[in-house]
Amino acid sequence: MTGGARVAVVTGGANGIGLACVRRLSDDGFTVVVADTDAEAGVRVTAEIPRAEFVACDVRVRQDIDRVAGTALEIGRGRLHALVNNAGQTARVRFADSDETTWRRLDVVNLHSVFSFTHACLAGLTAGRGSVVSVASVAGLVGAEDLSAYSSTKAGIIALTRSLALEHGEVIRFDAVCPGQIATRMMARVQTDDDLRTAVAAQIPAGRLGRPEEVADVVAWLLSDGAGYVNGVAIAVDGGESAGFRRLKPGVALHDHTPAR
Ligand SMILES: NC(=O)c1ccc[n+]([C@@H]2O[C@H](COP(=O)([O-])OP(=O)(O)OC[C@H]3O[C@@H](n4cnc5c(N)ncnc54)[C@H](O)[C@@H]3O)[C@@H](O)[C@H]2O)c1
Ligand SMILES: O=S(=O)(O)c1ccc(CO)cc1
Repeated sequence: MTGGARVAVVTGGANGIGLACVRRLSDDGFTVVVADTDAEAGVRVTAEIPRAEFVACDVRVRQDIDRVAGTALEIGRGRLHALVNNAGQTARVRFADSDETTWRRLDVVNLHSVFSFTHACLAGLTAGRGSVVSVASVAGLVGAEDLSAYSSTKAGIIALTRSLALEHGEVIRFDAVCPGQIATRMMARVQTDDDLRTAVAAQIPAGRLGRPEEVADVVAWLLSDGAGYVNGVAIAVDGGESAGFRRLKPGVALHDHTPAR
């Protein structure tokens, strides 16, 4: 890159995984435009993190998105170097009990926003030869019980990421990260209920929930020149949870072992 600030946009950057990405990208020298509905947390981000600028934005609203893209392009003088599509919401409900409102909310916040933000930033990303990382989920790689609407949006993000990598691969890289169970407020119940946390941890080879910073590390790497030949991938950041079946209990195999004769 020659001259000028390296500029990144992080959606949902006021809390959780997005906030960890903002901190990490600031450490890496980016000027970071933080787009979030949470103005209280956004003001703290601007005050505490060097080169971070908060712009109030609901990712469902195109005018808000255009304002964020405009701010970033002004800072980068027409060039944008990184976009992290991270804003997301969840809904835990049986498919039979789910309704239109829930499906539309998750579709618009989680998936349609990736289209809108990427579309609004495309010219700047082209000029800056930038990269995009979208935050999907392991629930988009496999299914997830009681999370059918959520997991569908995350699978959509992965498919969109791969399609864009094919269309723009000479200039812009598009990748996704697929976090497993990360200790943020989205996982508040798992963090406060000891029995639940123990049961969840037993499903994860790492034996614990992940930290937001562990996702941010992978996002920062994907945005870096070190990942310059990586494009169209969806990387699980899940302590091994999606690698396969686990034993039900320590020392108890899934199947009886019958030695071959
Ligand atoms: N925590 C996990 O275990 C986990 C696992 C897999 C994927 N994810 C994904 O990671 C991303 C971040 O989740 P998190 O765990 O940090 O959650 P979080 O609730 O801590 O943070 C989400 C942020 O997004 C913002 N946001 C929500 N709706 C918005 C909207 N309409 N417009 C603008 N901002 C909005 C919130 O204000 C918040 O700052 C989400 O896409 C989520 O689906 C999380
Ligand atoms: O809605 S939640 O049950 O809290 C939930 C579970 C898993 C994930 C992984 O993306 C997100 C939300």
